[in-house]
Amino acid sequence: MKTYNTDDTHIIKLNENEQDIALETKDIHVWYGTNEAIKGVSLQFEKNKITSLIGPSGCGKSTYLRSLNRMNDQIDGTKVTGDIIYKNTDINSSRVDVYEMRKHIGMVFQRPNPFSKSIYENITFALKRHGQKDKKILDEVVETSLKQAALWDQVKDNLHKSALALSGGQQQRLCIARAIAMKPDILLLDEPASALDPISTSKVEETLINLKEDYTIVIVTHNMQQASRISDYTAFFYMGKVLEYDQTKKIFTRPKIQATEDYVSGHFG
Ligand SMILES: Nc1ncnc2c1ncn2[C@@H]1O[C@H](COP(=O)(O)OP(=O)(O)OP(=O)(O)O)[C@@H](O)[C@H]1O
Repeated sequence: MKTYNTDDTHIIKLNENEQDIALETKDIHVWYGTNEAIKGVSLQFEKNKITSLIGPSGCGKSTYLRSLNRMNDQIDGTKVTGDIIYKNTDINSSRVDVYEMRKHIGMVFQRPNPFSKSIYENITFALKRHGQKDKKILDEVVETSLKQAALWDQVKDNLHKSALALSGGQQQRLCIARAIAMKPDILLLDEPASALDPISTSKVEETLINLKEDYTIVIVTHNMQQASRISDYTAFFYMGKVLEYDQTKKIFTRPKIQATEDYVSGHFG
């Protein structure tokens, strides 16, 4: 297979105005034991925008995404270096309260993973663990989160039924509702629609487009149409590096790097 020069990069700096940047990584490296999976990634994520992370299998997209809210901490033998700046704080520092930080930077995984509990309890679980006991507030959060995830109309009469009785697409939107119940600033999604049928996929996509009014979204996707439909910015990963980062329409119509062009036009990956 053809290989590409990973020193050849085109990475835009988004904005001089720091107010518009929700999250920034500076020279992130991730090792699994001796395997360096991420080799110095520096990116900025703009507030209230959707950024897609694309690239061939094994290039490090999920590893990088997981580093953004310290999910790699849970994997033995993993080391992450570099800065992850959120609200002027390096959240990659050992001094950061990771549990608290994840209230602000939430994650939705590839396979819908609702708890084996009711719809209502799925959404209120984390809030209760953080000490919220007021039923009126909990009820309000359930309604708002389900509305934002475009699920309220379908489940409002069955809130105390098991979440596991929902369809796959509904379960994934419940997982999005569960993540936004904590009112994070940033939502990280790792291929949230890859296990879903096309109708559920388009509902999840619509949900994400609506959510960007309130949230900054970073999404890993293998689906090129999805990246071009929903995202404002796209980062092309290759062998642990970002080779190109630009507005999505430029990545898909006028990429500057040959590897990006070959990947988005389906020549490899
Ligand atoms: N938990 C882990 N332990 C050890 N190595 C891992 C782990 N997760 C990923 N890796 C390795 O890190 C590298 C990047 O994997 P990663 O899953 O981040 O890539 P990806 O681009 O998300 O791939 P895919 O598109 O197939 O999901 C690969 O070499 C992979 O084998």
